[in-house]
Amino acid sequence: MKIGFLGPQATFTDIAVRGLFPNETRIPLQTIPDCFDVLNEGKVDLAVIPIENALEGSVNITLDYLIHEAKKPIIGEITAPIRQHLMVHPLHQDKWNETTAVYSHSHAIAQCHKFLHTELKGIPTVNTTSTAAAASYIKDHPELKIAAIANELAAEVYGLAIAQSDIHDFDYNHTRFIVVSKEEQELNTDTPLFKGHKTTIMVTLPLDRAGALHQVLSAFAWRNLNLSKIESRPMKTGLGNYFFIIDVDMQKDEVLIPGVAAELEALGCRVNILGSYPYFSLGSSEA
Ligand SMILES: O=C(O)C(=O)C[C@]1(C(=O)O)C=C[C@@H](O)C=C1
Repeated sequence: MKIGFLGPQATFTDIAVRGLFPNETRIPLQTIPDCFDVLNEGKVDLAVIPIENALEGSVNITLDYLIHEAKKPIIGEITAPIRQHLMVHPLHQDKWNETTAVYSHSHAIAQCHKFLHTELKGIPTVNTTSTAAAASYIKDHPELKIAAIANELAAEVYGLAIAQSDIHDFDYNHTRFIVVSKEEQELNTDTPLFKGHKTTIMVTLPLDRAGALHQVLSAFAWRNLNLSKIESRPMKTGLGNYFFIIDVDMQKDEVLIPGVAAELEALGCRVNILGSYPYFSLGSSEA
């Protein structure tokens, strides 16, 4: 199986892919939209894409592509611990605090805000397409006194020296990645990484109905359905027009989920089930 992911080698997404699919062919891509594109074009079977970080919240580009551009099912989810380290070219190992710029993915920079504010105050940050892309850039520019925020595997792969470890602001730092598929298929759950099932539903509210969100939530509540997440995103059709993405803590069944969908449709909502899938955990991030 070919699996597209946000590359290059040694991103956190790569670590998530290696964790759940150790024997498959990994295809690194430059951006999240590229991952969706290759999936739509049938060049890969699956794509693994970051969707939410415990410190920074949702990866909006992923949500937007899921809703507006890609109509592919989510068939799995991987949660992985995230440990961020500051790394430099080995030539500058002892002079990391003379760094003139810190390169990384915007989410990684945000996860280390307190560290950057106290230890490298005023030093500019530069956004890269991924943490590993930053590490690769540092490797290619030994003449510059610059640093990257990335993971341990990236330090190893790109031959960098970790100057400061575990610089993320809070110990509990995890990211959720979704597995999106060219076609419906079931992932193997016969692994200790398997933790349970969930269903992701997109709901668009009718525009002119008072209390609509309350009614939507009631449809889940009286059926005793546990929601693990509710998130709103703009529909991009006008100010104030939003849709909701709701994660229900159960596998799609024959009764409860179809019952919710029918009730919401009767209220004038548009309902779209984005996937019903197993979720997996790669462990804990505590250092
Ligand atoms: O840049 C990476 O290494 C990624 O895999 C992307 C990403 C993200 O989009 O949030 C994934 C996990 C971390 O939260 C930081 C960056």
